[in-house]
Amino acid sequence: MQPMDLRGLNPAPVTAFNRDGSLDIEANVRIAKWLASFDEVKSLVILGHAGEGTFLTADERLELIRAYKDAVDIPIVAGITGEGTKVAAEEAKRSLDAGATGALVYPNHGWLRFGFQKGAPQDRYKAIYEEGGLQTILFQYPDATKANYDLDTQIEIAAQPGCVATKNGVRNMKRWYTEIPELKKAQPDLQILSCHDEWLLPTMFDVDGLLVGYGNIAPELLIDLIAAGKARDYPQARKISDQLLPVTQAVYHRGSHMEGTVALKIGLRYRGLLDHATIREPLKDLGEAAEREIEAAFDAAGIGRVDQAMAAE
Ligand SMILES: N[C@@H](CC=O)C(=O)O
Repeated sequence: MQPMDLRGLNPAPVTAFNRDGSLDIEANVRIAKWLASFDEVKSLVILGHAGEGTFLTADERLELIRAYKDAVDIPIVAGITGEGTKVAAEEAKRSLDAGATGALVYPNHGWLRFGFQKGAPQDRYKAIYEEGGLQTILFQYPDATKANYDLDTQIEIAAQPGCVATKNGVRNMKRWYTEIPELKKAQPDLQILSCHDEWLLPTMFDVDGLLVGYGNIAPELLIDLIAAGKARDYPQARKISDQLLPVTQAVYHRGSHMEGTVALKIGLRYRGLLDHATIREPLKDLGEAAEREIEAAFDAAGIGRVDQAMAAE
């Protein structure tokens, strides 16, 4: 297995729909090609939260993977969300056959409420790799949820064949500052990716890259932010973070992270990548005032329209 190189920006693209709610393959391909046109973009992580992955039918998910695979030359990572371990492994196998290389492995939904039995997460990752054939990304949910993995569980998953990276969204800096070094010590090759979209700055000095929905709307500045973090250049990282702040606030400091997905589409419309910001239920429109506020934030951050020629390619 040649492990995916995710050391850079790994955007989690939104899924574009037609106004009638059906999949808009042309618009999805446009976003995919634009993002993949940056050398520092290492993979595209589709069918995640930002991609409304669980709002798509099984057939639509595969159609989207195929479209991405045809459109770009970088690895496609699919969000794998099936509840049971066998179901998830089969979902992974179908995704592999459609063209995916990696799996962003979501926890079983029941664990969010009840917590998990010891060993169950390890077996889920094992099945997705061994039976499903996808390289896996260890998805660390926020500390506030019961689907959050203790350090031993993370280390054991990371040690399993096929696990190449962790997308860490723990949102507890006490844990981040102790667990990231321990993970690196135990598995030096494990690629560390932050997904703290709402406040990336404190995590930027410990990571190999980002795996973020934010990557949809501001890849240029996030690429610079990753570079500044790797150079341990705090003043530069802070400057970029400050420039992004109006957008961070308008998109991610909202009532709920779910609203962030809607806001991403409004941002992509502002940048000329989408004609409209159609979403699927259970997402809800944010309303005119919020849309203007989001657009004004892009303006304030100096993030403008993407060159039309590139967008149309
Ligand atoms: N950035 C969010 C949402 C993405 O999946 C996270 O922390 O998981």
